[in-house]
Amino acid sequence: MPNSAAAMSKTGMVTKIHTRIRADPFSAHYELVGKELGRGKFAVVKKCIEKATGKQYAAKFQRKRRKGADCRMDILNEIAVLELAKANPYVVALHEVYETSTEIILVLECAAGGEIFDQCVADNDEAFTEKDVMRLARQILSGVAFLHRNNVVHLDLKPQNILLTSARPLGDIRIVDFGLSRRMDSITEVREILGTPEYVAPEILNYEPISTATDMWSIGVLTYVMLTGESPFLGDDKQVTFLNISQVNVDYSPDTFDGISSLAVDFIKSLLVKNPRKRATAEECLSHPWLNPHPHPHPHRHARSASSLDEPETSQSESEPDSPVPSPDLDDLIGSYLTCPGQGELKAGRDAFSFGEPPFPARPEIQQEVIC
Ligand SMILES: Nc1ncnc2c1ncn2[C@@H]1O[C@H](COP(=O)(O)OP(=O)(O)OP(=O)(O)O)[C@@H](O)[C@H]1O
Repeated sequence: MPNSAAAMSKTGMVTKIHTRIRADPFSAHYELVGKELGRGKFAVVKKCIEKATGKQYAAKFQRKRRKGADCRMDILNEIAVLELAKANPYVVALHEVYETSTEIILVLECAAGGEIFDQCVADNDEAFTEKDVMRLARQILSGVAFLHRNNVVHLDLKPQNILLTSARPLGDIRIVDFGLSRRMDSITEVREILGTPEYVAPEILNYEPISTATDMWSIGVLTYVMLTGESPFLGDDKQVTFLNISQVNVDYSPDTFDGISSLAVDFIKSLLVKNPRKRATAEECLSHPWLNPHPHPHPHRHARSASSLDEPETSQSESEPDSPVPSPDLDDLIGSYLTCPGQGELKAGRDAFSFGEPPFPARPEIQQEVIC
């Protein structure tokens, strides 16, 4: 089976992969065990045991045809990003890949603790403490900073895509679902941008260029949800949700943030900033006083706090002189258009979105919803 289509697609996807795609039967090497670990729109994820080693993995079965379109390249893009991120411990590890006539199966490290979503909506005694969130946020930021240094944006960061190695005791995080990820150094335009309504950044709604800052908005929403159990922008319907996002209508009241430190609120405020240029970067977040009780001695690496957001911006080279790969400047970034794969392009603007129903019922404050 061919596995090295060395092409950059028109959408900024990378489809050159190094992993051998196996054509022999998956079932000859793995036994499926237990119930499903989860499912998305086009994938089902099941626990399995590798027969040769007895080791446990998560097998993600992905349909190649979706809504009548061949989506093999999208899956190769996901594999390419997983390969690129394999050096980072907070990105789920890819073990093997199998292909059948209808599916591609990714054999992934199994994150047995499930989605952080479950603990975001849990009752008080099982919910995260602020200390838990600080540790998990550092790990998420470390993984995302790695992606951003390599000019990759995830574009679908949400509590359902941040998994735990174990739930009790609380383990470490693993970032999953790179199906929407894109390379930002592509010379071509990104034409398929999707996301989940509650977590999408204002620039996506405004049909403006996406960037690494787009992920940072989602991390702001994610942190808010992890600390409060509430989704900051969720309205009664999607129009209200979008209005809340575009007006950055966020409740920072002491009631909502009861018992949570003001540094945590300042951290979120540094991310839920409409102008992507003024949003904190992943590296800046890692230096924020909330996560960094012993401030970084480097004079150029001060955290951006919400209270400094109106100050003039320093350039990337001034603020992060020793960053291995500088993040791209927004002006250099790829223009983006909102489309649904396999359905052609949609017109710009909020009305262009079409959302399905949440795949399963959730607590009213937090819903899962998938675009297209
Ligand atoms: N490595 C893993 N270990 C354990 N569970 C996993 C793993 N990968 C995925 N899951 C579970 O399966 C769910 C669906 O996986 P994933 O998000 O990768 O699928 P998807 O079809 O790409 O999703 P979407 O439709 O949101 O794009 C996850 O939310 C998670 O609950």
